[in-house]
Amino acid sequence: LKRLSTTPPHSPPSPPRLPIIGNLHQLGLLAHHALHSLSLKHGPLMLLRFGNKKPVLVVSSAAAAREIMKTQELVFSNRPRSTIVSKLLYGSRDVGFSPYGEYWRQIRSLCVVHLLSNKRVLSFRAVREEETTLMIDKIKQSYSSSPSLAVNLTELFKSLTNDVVCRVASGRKYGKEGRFKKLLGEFVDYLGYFDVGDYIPWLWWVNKINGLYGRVERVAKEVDDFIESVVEEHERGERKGGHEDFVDVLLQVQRENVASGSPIHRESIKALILDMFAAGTDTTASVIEWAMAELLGHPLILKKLQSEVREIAEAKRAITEDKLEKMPYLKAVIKETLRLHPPGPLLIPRESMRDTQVMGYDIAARTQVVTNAWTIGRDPTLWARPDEFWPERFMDSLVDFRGHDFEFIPFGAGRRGCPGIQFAMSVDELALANLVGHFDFSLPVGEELDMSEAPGLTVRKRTALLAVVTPW
Ligand code: HEM
Repeated sequence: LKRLSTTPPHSPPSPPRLPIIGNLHQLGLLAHHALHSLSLKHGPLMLLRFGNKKPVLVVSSAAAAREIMKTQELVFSNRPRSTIVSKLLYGSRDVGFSPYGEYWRQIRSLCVVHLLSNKRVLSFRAVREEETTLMIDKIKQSYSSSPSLAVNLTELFKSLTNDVVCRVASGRKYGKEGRFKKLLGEFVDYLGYFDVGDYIPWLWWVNKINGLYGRVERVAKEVDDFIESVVEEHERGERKGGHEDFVDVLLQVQRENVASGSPIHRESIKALILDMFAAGTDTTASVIEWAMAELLGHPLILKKLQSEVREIAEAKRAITEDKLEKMPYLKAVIKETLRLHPPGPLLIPRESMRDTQVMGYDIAARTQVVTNAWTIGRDPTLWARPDEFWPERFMDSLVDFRGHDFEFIPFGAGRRGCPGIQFAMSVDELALANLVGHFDFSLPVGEELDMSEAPGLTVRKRTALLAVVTPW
């Protein structure tokens, strides 16, 4: 990684030279901080070049993000090709990584209409409420057996979102077997890998020689065996009772499509299910984790949220989803968490489909675009007290994360924006309301709150969030 410059077209070539940023792998990890520092120096549009080959446009302002995701939405609706993703997701047959075109249009529509519509998300209300109640019961049990023992909230949030997505997608939980959870973790980690060969083509051999591709192929095979067995179980009708899950829905659509002469490939079904696991678990858990961490660091905000929730909750009983609409401060707390801690700070990369100009700069076809939503969410020209956790900013504001306000884009925007907003928010709001409604929280004695981030595709806390929890 050599050089980065913001060179207006036709200006004399005097790009500032930058220090080499560690090894290449790091760029795929905590890169939002490195890119943030660079953007402070070089401005909201920067062009990175890897070995003078693949250009990467880094976008760090709301105005530039609007240009990419709205004004020139069509030009920038492609995703860059990734060898690792291709190995993991059946040649990128999923929604998130498939190239823009007719196939993506069909699979996205399948996802939006059949899996993630508001109606479908509502149909899983009982799953969310049951799993949230289980989490609350686990905390209560821990308190009964050892009141002063700190509870590992991070683990609980991971299990909650994993179990909800497992039940919604495939009808049952796979948590107990452990192996699937671990495998899914490896799978998601590899999705976030920076693959040098994708950027510097003559280095294509590096990851073959160092064994990375071999390891990725092994995980891909194991994940496929697992998902295949889930689909077969559904086909044999062995699943008992319960709600219609994503696999049921997709197999039903497949039967209808076979009848109408346009079958869906089996690998597309498996890729789509894997997308739901990969996109839906860590991201959703990350929001609850950061929200609770911020609340522990801001006791007055926690108190205010508890007052709102407890006033609406009926006599310490489980808070059900119908109550959430009456909790504007809860929603403001979640928005503020997403502003400061977007789970995917660099979103998912886009790629330009033809030569174009962005804010006066020439951008070549096949330029990769990385949008730093983390920097945009903290832009002092757009946000008062930008680094402060201050949910009140959203109380009388119409600013929302649905892709219309470019200063706040944790879910991206436009035709490639996240279709899972409703899904994620219904899990997060219910979990947070129940947590703060049922318990008081404090940090373990002598512990300081560690707000540092761990590297990864989804940014989680570096250390587990521990708290001493007392029932209300
Ligand atoms: C807080 C939780 C979540 C966050 C912050 C998040 C964020 C994102 C972002 C930034 C993108 C890329 C958007 C763009 O390129 O403009 C995306 C895409 C996507 N998300 Fe989410 N997501 C979350 C939860 C979910 C959930 C729960 C699901 C499904 C169950 C989901 C499914 C997807 C899919 C399928 C795409 C790819 C869309 C496409 O390329 O057409 N996400 N998400």
